[in-house]
Amino acid sequence: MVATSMCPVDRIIVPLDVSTEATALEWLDRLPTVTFWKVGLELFVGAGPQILKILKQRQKRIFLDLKFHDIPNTMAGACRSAAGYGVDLLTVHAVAGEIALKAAQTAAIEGAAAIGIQPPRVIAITLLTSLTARALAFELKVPLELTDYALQMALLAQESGLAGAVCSPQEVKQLRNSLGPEFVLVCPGVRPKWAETGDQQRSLTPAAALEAGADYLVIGRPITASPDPVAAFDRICEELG
Ligand SMILES: O=C(O)c1cc(=O)[nH]c(=O)n1[C@@H]1O[C@H](COP(=O)(O)O)[C@@H](O)[C@H]1O
Repeated sequence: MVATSMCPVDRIIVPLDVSTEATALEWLDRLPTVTFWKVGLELFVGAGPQILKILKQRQKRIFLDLKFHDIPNTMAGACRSAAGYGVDLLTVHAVAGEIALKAAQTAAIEGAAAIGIQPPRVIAITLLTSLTARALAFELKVPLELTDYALQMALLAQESGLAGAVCSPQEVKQLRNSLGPEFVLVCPGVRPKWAETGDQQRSLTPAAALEAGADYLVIGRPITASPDPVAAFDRICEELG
């Protein structure tokens, strides 16, 4: 778990959920106090890896959220390549299974070592925050309680040597209690009381998510869809004290 003395600003990760480099740069300029940015599939596919170089030049921390889910050999190759970008966090899906997760972790370390940089912390998606208990049971046909399922996926990640997991704020307390203080827990699906929930199904407020044991919060549309994104970001930081 990150030090609780860490400035709340540094615990908020803002996703650059846009498709062009130019729009991403506008966000970097509009929100200069954000220290940790997420590059996900939309921007990476739309603009390519150049955006990662720009973020590094601006001394921002990077969460590269490509959610790899494939056979072990392919996961390893993708993680080896991604580790070369010098990002801080990198996502894979826990459901890829133990062999693939171990291969991903090993390859990330090797990829970074080959060019003499720090490896990313590889973290596993447990259950997407857009899914409900009903979807887990009736669409994915998983016969476990949702929190138990998220915990099992996080335990699989931990046993496979990964640094952490992504979970909804509603599961984070139980995961923190079971996985210990060192395991990194990142929570998307966080919503201040004054923001729209959108497609997020298992939300808590930013303060409640940190209180429950999250290390980092991924907060997008409450900031980026606000009429005044700077004020929205500042308000969230203030609410976190
Ligand atoms: O890996 C993620 O970051 C992620 C995992 C998850 O389970 N749910 C989830 O919403 N995310 C990401 O977190 C961000 C949430 O954005 P907002 O819903 O706009 O706050 C998006 O970029 C999602 O891709």
